[in-house]
Amino acid sequence: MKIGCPKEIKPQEFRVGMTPNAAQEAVARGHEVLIETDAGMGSGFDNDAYMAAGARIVDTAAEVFATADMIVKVKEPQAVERKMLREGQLLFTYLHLAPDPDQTHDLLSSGCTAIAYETVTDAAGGLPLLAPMSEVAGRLAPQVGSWTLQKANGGRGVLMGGVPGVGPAKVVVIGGGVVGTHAAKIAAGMGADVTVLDRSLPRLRYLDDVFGNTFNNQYSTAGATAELIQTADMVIGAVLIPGAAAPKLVTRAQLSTMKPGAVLVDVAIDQGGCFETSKATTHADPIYEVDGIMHYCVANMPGAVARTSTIALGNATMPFLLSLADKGWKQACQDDPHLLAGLNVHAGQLTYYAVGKALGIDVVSPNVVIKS
Ligand SMILES: NC(=O)C1=CN([C@@H]2O[C@H](COP(=O)(O)OP(=O)(O)OC[C@H]3O[C@@H](n4cnc5c(N)ncnc54)[C@H](O)[C@@H]3O)[C@@H](O)[C@H]2O)C=CC1
Ligand SMILES: CC(=O)C(=O)O
Ligand SMILES: [Mg+2]
Repeated sequence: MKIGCPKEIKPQEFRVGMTPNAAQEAVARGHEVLIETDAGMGSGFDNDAYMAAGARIVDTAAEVFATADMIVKVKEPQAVERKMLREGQLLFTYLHLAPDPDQTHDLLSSGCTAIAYETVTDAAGGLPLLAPMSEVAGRLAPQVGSWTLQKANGGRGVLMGGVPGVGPAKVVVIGGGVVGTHAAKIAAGMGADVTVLDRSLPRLRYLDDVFGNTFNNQYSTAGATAELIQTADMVIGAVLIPGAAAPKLVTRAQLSTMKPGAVLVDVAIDQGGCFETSKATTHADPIYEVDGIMHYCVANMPGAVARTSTIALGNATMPFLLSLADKGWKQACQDDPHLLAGLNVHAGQLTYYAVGKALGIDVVSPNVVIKS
């Protein structure tokens, strides 16, 4: 198979879809790998590293899209990339379609087959291709939140760990999955007083067993959230209902109940955000203020630490990528129901129910599509 990896073009996105190690494994199995020139530079992988792995460097994204059977990326295809996708081509990347009708319609009309990293599942009920980036974004959230809390950035001027004689910052994390757990660990490590809210009792039991008194946990209800945000210096949004638009858990009216200069970090922004006042921002211009409350809503947080993120993502995607290349998407998905869970679009049909529900589009079962 011809596997193509273009350079990411989302603003300030320095990750790349394939590492030289992944390219080398694909080449060793007889596949041809095309990398757009300088695609890996932002992650510290130069063209020579890919050529040493047996990949071919091509000059333009247009050539990658025109030649490859499978396109491997990190971020959802941008409008100019969507125009280059074609019928029968396989796209393997993050998509986050539920809050993105334009992208969804473009993918449907391209005729391509699109497998979304964020809905591929595993036997333990997890999301193995989302997890590494959730680990990164979770660990970054208290870091960027504490920067936003600084006075010069519009925050209330509170130090995470406090100092002797002055108490620490109060941090509330809504959602105790991968992002939430990593965010809580780092915030607690910085000395903050942390409470994690989740709707899953098994998850709360797990957090209690593993982390003991390192941070508090509480069952997530509208009432508990309303009470906790009033005293919070930082609220981190980390909820997920796989594939679906994020539920709005803090309303605009509630901002006036919070302390002026408190910070909302909405990591769930790639699924539309879990605060009513969230709108996606970029690394170039990451924060804004609404009703005295600072918001940080960068939809590609891991791009800030591109080298760590590219290697972590590549470790997780490689076995799936090799299976897709070796067998073709249909056989690979027939053999692995967890990979089939990643199928969002095929030949003009939407194949993921939560996306169809969010956007009001009819859905065809992926099980039907792979048998056609
Ligand atoms: N902005 C960025 O750069 C990045 C964003 N993300 C996003 O972060 C979000 C979270 O991802 P993960 O932690 O991997 O998901 P996860 O599935 O591991 O965790 C989500 C948690 O939210 C909980 N939850 C659902 N509804 C809730 C509610 N009403 N109240 C409290 N908890 C609730 C679930 O029980 C689950 O424990 C996703 O939208 C993901 O796409 C992930 C990586 C990077
Ligand atoms: C998960 C995701 O969208 C990201 O890493 O950018
Ligand atoms: Mg994202």
